[in-house]
Amino acid sequence: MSQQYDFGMVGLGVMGRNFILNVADHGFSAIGLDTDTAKSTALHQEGSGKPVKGTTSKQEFVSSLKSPRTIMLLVPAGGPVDAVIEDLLPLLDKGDLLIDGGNSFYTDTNRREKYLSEKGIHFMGIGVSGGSKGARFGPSIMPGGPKDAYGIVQPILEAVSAKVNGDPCVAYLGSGSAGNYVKMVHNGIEYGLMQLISETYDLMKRGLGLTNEELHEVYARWNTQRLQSFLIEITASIFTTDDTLASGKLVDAILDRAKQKGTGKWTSQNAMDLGTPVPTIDMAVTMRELSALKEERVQAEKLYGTTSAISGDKKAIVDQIEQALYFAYIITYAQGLAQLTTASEEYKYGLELETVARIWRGGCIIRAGLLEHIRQAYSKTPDLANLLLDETTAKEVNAVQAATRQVVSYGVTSGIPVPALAACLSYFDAYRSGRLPSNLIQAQRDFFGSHTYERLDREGIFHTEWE
Ligand SMILES: NC(=O)C1=CN([C@@H]2O[C@H](COP(=O)(O)OP(=O)(O)OC[C@H]3O[C@@H](n4cnc5c(N)ncnc54)[C@H](OP(=O)(O)O)[C@@H]3O)[C@@H](O)[C@H]2O)C=CC1
Ligand SMILES: O=C(CO)[C@H](O)[C@H](O)COP(=O)(O)O
Repeated sequence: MSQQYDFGMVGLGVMGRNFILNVADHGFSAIGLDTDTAKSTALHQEGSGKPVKGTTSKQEFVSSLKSPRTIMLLVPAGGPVDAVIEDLLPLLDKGDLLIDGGNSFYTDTNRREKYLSEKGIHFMGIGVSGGSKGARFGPSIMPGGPKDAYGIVQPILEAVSAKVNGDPCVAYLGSGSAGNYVKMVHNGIEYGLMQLISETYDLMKRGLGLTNEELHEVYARWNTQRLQSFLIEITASIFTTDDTLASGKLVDAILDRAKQKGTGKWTSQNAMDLGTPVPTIDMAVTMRELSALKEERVQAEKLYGTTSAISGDKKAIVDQIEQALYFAYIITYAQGLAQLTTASEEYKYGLELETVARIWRGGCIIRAGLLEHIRQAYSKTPDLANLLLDETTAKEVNAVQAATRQVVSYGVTSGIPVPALAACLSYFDAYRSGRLPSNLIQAQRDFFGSHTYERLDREGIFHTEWE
């Protein structure tokens, strides 16, 4: 069989099918492999007229790729990635490149890279974001792994990625599992922003009684201003979508139980391991868990009653909510980026946060106008410990913090849960407190367990017999 294809894709589901068509659109010939005949045939039909082919034969797939082979996997994370690797391995040659484009856990990527490099096969973990449309027409791509291997696939990734002012939303991020790690934190931020938007929805729907049409107008307007972002854009659209199975808007018929596949939880768990606080992401994960307790929540509502309306000038309150959401967006990115800073040191990724912000400006789920300001902050100060220490950011935050306090108090007094907004505010208040009450915690620890403490006025480790 002649070696004719530039690129191979394993897994022709939501992401793989769209990504390979995107590759073919950019003039690279590509072959896709899936165990499901219907999917490989569908690719064949959908790709008609393009240099793309679908197959269920791994032998045909491998033997028709140009050497050294470039093969991307977009199969479910975990066992399926290992299964595909084991399946293909006997057919591969030294120097071939395998790329895992799924949401794989970063330690799995480290293990696979080591295993494959011992066999002479390059392996990269690459985060891909943008959902099905992004994969088809321009995702944000977060590559990590051996830098020389990146050179093999760089032209294809640059061609297929989203562009912002002509700048591709892809760049080599760092060694080992850097790509999958950055994608994991991207998803953690995604969870945080989604939870925050849902809290503003609750405040405006249950608190202010806004209709779906009014909610659409509010989010559509916000999307033309400083909150411009993909998640606000799709939120505006959601409120105009009719229910096709009953009357009314679809959003009102959807069960209020948010599912999750785990990347947000991994972000929180790893942040805890690294000792880097991401309370907004923690809270977003917690709220998905709480949403799952639907039956208990319905029972509890009967015992305790529910929310009361927020009274006041609706237009002014909506304006305050916009300010609070902008505040919370900044804080959420700040938390995720601070986690990346710590992780980069701990895992020796060598991340440049300006680059991360740059490639997140287009294509991905967390793309937002704000990311250009964030990029500029890290361009000015590459080793910025936290976005909140940037002076331009400080001016923005100071301008909206009073409204944020007001909005959190609306939630508290009306009984509308705003845990992520409150977490943003508390994180901010704690981060800007030169002195926290943690001295008391140290005293208590020393009191009951002789755990010792340090002093403000002199060096050393101290212990007191408190009683
Ligand atoms: N959906 C999204 O918006 C995004 C998903 N991702 C990540 O991308 C990865 C893929 O996701 P997605 O496309 O949504 O998943 P899908 O389930 O839609 O597609 C996965 C495909 O892989 C196929 N597959 C599984 N095992 C094998 C195998 N051994 N050989 C060949 N094909 C195989 C599946 O076939 P079959 O169904 O027959 O088993 C299926 O067609 C995941 O890691 C996901 O987390 C990343 C960004 C966004
Ligand atoms: O990676 C993605 C986008 O970038 C996925 O869409 C995301 O993983 C969805 O996650 P969950 O199902 O946990 O909400």
